[in-house]
Amino acid sequence: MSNVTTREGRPDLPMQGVPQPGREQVLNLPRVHISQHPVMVHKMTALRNKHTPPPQFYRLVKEIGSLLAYEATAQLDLVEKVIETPLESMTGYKLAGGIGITPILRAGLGLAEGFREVLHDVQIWHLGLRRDEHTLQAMEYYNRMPHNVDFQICYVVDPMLATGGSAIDTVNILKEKGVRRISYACIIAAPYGLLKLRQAHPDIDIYIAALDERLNDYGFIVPGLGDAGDRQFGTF
Ligand SMILES: O=P(O)(O)OC[C@H]1O[C@H](OP(=O)(O)OP(=O)(O)O)[C@H](O)[C@@H]1O
Ligand SMILES: O=c1cc[nH]c(=O)[nH]1
Ligand SMILES: [Mg+2]
Repeated sequence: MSNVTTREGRPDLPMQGVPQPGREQVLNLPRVHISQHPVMVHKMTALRNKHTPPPQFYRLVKEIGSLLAYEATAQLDLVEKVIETPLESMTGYKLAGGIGITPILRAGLGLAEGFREVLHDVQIWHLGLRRDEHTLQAMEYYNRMPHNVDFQICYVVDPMLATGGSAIDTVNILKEKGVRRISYACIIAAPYGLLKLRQAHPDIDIYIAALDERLNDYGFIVPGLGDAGDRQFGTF
């Protein structure tokens, strides 16, 4: 982070002087769900701790992904299913099909695994976006969206909502492709990126494990957890 420099060797501070909303200004935005679950709060502290090594960090991202999935799937459609219990037959319910998950590579991979452990029958639509650390603009480098996106819902998952650029671009890509219903889930959001995403896409639900204070001058979330991709995959 502190070694981010321009080619001329000067520090590059893309968020320096940029006005940012405070937490209180985004706490009550419509269709924004911030987890209050004590198990989530507990796991978040372990995740943020700089002494948590990559294997444990990845496992925590997956577990937090499963907890987020549980909260984000409360409105999913069900269809009837007749089954036999050991005593008699009954009509139960199963999840209606057509669930897509779009992890924003790379850091979204662990979250997608957590979602998959809860939902099982899903398609994974990988999308690679990388944030240029000097300009903070997201650049697309990989796209495995299928031809048929006539699905019930697609969940976009990415641990960090910082300036909001990666999330906004991803939702734009899914909408241009024709995806009808989109939800977004992240682990940590900065108020700045959350407000941008809410304004750009007022029609999506947003699920967050923790809302942090602000972005620092480099565009990193504070207190945050550092670089979610590097910490999952050990590439420091
Ligand atoms: O809200 P934004 O300002 O767009 O920043 C958030 C993005 O930055 C991180 O990815 P990164 O570019 O570091 O790629 P990585 O997953 O390969 O590490 C993160 O996982 C988000 O995708
Ligand atoms: O704090 C941040 C911001 C963007 N991406 C990360 O991985 N961490
Ligand atoms: Mg990264």
